Amino acid sequence: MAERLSVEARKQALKSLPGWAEMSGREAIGRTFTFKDFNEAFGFMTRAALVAEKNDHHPEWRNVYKTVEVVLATHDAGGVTALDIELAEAMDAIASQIGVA
Ligand SMILES: C[C@H](O)[C@H](O)[C@H]1CNC2=NC(N)=NC(=O)C2=N1
Repeated sequence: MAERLSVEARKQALKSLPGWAEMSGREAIGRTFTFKDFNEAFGFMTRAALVAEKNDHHPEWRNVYKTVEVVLATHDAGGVTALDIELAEAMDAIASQIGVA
């Protein structure tokens, strides 16, 4: 089972995840992606969903038109683990391939 990251380890990981930040009020990280339109936003979600399924690690997300709000935490561990960092990195790679506004 993935281990919760320490505060320091979380801060260190976020240094290489520009756009992501600690959520206030809970141990989780979040980022809002804004795309050109709904089509690209949903394409992002489709591709990210495949990574989530492959890793058996799933995002908490909300899509409104061209924006996708993402919150990542490992529910089984009650906080942020390496699995969240890996999914954030994968999401950033997908978003940069699609192009973000
Ligand atoms: C049974 C299944 O493997 C677990 O529920 C997985 C599924 N996806 C998950 N996703 C996230 N974000 N946290 C989890 O603890 C988690 N657990």
